[in-house]
Amino acid sequence: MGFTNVYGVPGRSGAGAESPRARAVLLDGRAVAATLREETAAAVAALRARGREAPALATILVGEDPASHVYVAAKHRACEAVGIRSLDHRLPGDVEGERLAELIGSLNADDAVSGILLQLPLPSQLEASEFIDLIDVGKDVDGLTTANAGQLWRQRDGLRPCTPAGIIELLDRCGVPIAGRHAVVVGRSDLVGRPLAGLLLRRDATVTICHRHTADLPAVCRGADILVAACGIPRLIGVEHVRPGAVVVDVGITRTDDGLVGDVDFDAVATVAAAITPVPGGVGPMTIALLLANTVAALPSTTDKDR
Ligand SMILES: NC(=O)C1=CN([C@@H]2O[C@H](COP(=O)(O)OP(=O)(O)OC[C@H]3O[C@@H](n4cnc5c(N)ncnc54)[C@H](OP(=O)(O)O)[C@@H]3O)[C@@H](O)[C@H]2O)C=CC1
Ligand SMILES: Nc1nc(=O)c2c([nH]1)NC[C@@H]1CN(c3ccc(C(=O)N[C@@H](CCC(=O)O)C(=O)O)cc3)C=[N+]21
Repeated sequence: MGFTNVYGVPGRSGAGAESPRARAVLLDGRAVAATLREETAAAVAALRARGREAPALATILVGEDPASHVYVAAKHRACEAVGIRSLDHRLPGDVEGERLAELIGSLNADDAVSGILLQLPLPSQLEASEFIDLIDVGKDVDGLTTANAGQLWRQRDGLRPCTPAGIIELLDRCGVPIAGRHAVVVGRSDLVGRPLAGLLLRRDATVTICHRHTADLPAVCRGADILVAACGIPRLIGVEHVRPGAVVVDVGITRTDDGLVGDVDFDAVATVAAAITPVPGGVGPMTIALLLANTVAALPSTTDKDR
């Protein structure tokens, strides 16, 4: 591939440790996310040194989904570590939409709240997009409102969804070139695939988006210089989907009895790819690091006078 990777060397961990035939460079999201969090911590400290309030992230968790509880707890810990205050709002799974709407409205109006994150999925009686679009566009640190999604596709500034933005940041910081490359994204959700395709396009990649109706998925994927798997099907992507020398990004996370499993068959694909993200330790930590960065970026005056 001809790029330099400052973080991973073949076989440092993951790739080489798990398979003697592995040749892919490991794209170490955990390490890159740690660097990014340090930068965010420094930005928060600089704000405080100028007498500003620390930014505050309000999370809203509806219902009892155990994975969502784990994620929200991780987000709060990450906030604390960089000096961002976090406010934990929880509502019962059978809550009326009106109450959720009221809560979002009160957080929109609260000047002490810089970012609002509505954890997904919502219980089935609540339509997620309806409530996401109640979030103030300037506080939409998940970048999921229709307005911010539109800004992305219109090539205007705005808050970007954390997972797609985290993937771009990871590629950039690992020295993977994007412009002119063929990027294939497997998955077209509003949370990951679609906005990621938009960001890759903005960076001058040639972008193909795949989904359930894609005919001959392996053949389409084999055209990729950069292949991103975000479909939620454990180990769907195997060697037959990967052109030797491609860069493979695994967004998928499925909880099984053997732990977390990605959408990529890591051991097999690492023998042909030039570089690959592990699960865990790849895209996941980048998502949280970008949430923190977005929360600082959402402070009105960071764009007005502090930057
Ligand atoms: N690491 C991280 O930070 C994050 C990880 N995730 C994980 O990423 C995965 C995807 O999440 P999300 O986008 O929310 O999932 P969704 O279920 O919303 O979307 C999945 C997408 O994959 C497509 N798809 C499903 N099966 C296939 C298939 N066999 N072939 C081709 N395309 C297929 C679907 O196509 P269609 O539209 O046709 O139905 C859909 O567009 C999940 O495992 C999730 O847990 C999610 C967010 C963050
Ligand atoms: N409004 C909203 N925004 C989201 O960004 C959002 C969401 N809802 N709902 C669920 C998905 C999923 N998601 C992850 C975040 C971090 C890790 C992460 O840190 N993963 C670690 C492992 C964590 C573990 O061990 O469980 C890793 O991959 O190394 C994973 C997944 C954000 N999501």
